[in-house]
Amino acid sequence: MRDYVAVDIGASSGRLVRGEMQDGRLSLQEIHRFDNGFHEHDGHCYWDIDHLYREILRGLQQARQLGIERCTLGIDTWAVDYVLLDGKGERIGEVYAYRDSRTLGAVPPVHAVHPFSRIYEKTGIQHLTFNTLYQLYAHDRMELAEAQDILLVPDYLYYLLSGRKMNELTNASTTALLNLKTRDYDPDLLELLGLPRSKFPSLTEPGTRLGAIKPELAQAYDLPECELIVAATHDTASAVLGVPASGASWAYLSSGTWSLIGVELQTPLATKEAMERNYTNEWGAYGTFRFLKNIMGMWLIQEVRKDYGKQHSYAELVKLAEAVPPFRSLIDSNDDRFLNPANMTEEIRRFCAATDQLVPDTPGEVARCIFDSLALSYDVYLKELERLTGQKPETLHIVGGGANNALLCQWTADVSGIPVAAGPTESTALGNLLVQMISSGAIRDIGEGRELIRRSFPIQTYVPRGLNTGRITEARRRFADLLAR
Ligand SMILES: Nc1ncnc2c1ncn2[C@@H]1O[C@H](COP(=O)(O)OP(=O)(O)OP(=O)(O)O)[C@@H](O)[C@H]1O
Ligand SMILES: C[C@H](O)[C@H](O)[C@@H](O)C(=O)CO
Ligand SMILES: [Mg+2]
Repeated sequence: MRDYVAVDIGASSGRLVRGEMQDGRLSLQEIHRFDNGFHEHDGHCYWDIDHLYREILRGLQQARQLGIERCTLGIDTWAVDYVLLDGKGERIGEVYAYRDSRTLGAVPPVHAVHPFSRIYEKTGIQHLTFNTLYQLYAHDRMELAEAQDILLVPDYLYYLLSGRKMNELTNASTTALLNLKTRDYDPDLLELLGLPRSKFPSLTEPGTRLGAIKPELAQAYDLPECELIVAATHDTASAVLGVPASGASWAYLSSGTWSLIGVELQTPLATKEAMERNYTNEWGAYGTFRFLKNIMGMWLIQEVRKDYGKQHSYAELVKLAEAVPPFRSLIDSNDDRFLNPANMTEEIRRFCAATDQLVPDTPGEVARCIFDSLALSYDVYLKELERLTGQKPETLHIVGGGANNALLCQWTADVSGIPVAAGPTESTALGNLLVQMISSGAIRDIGEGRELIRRSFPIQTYVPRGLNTGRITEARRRFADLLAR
């Protein structure tokens, strides 16, 4: 029996998951789960990358204790953030978190040299103020000059385990530095940053076999014999691979800290309208493109939950929201004010007051405002996706932790009129495992992998209920006014 282990680290939590084939089905076993999150000090936001590395080692030790002697291993994390290595292969400084405000000052000077329209024509990547392009522009020049290598976060974690440097391409595309035509780093953008191409390791395809964990590490920590396989190391790329879709006309919503809503394309769609509506062409595995839009998703409720001292579970917040009449208060969840406010609950209240709406008071009212606004956002962007791509999705696959939010899944079906297929929650880890299984020859391709997920995991379907469309139409109108303000 072969064992496959996925390390999936999102912005809010990380997990090691074992995948095993049993009677023609794929079973998942959570080996280890740990918290993630950035911390603020000296006026900046940083990830605790040493904590994440320790947790991976701890999870692998637990895998060994579970009897896993030999396995393949893949790693995926959130996007855009990076690590600098000096000439001795040691990390330089801390790892900035993308919600750090340092990049706000970088956008105007970058666009003074390369207007966003030119950057988009080159890269097809949406404008996010925290794209690696802007982060590197804002980075201390001395540190950049001292760096011999620039690795993205999951590349660095592979490096710590194996000693090998690589730059996995699905995640590299989120830097907004890769040229769609040459499929390599764009020389004009590197010149703007004053960085030679040599500072970035070679672009590497998901499925590449990277070799074993360093023997001294495996021995020191009593780890299983792992063969490292390069996953689709951008967590959203893995999440999309793990979507249990069949047929041609489907859309996905990777619903976690972010809501990433989009479709899988075989060629990029970097048109003027796609740029104006800020859609991205992140590179997928196996030559695909993830044409999607970032929506500030469960980050909103995560922060509200923290504002209330985490006294409510997410399930309890959903229950409280269910008791509140819908559509009383709405927000534009993609408003920059929600990127990293000191207090999300207060920021939501201020937004509602400033837009002459009922100000949500209780945790249930705030949660309802968030979920109603997200459902309306999904509806708006699903209709935009159809217009931009000419494809009308017959099903919206909601994967990730948000698939557990029955209220929002049903509401999304009701508002958009598109059936929702919710699950698996751990689609990211599953997509990570599928790449390992394809690379190991256990399955032929991603089509077979998605079919395997379909028959191995429950999918909850939410059908549009044809509710009082007058109320939904009125809410849509109010929401459109908010987006246009
Ligand atoms: N039982 C539940 N009921 C309602 N919502 C839930 C439930 N469980 C999880 N969630 C939602 O899922 C979110 C976490 O999703 P997920 O686990 O996919 O994120 P992550 O992988 O930790 O982070 P990232 O999105 O950065 O990958 C939570 O913020 C919460 O809103
Ligand atoms: C910052 C990125 O847009 C973000 O990480 C998103 O792409 C993602 O990966 C969500 O998990
Ligand atoms: Mg995740």
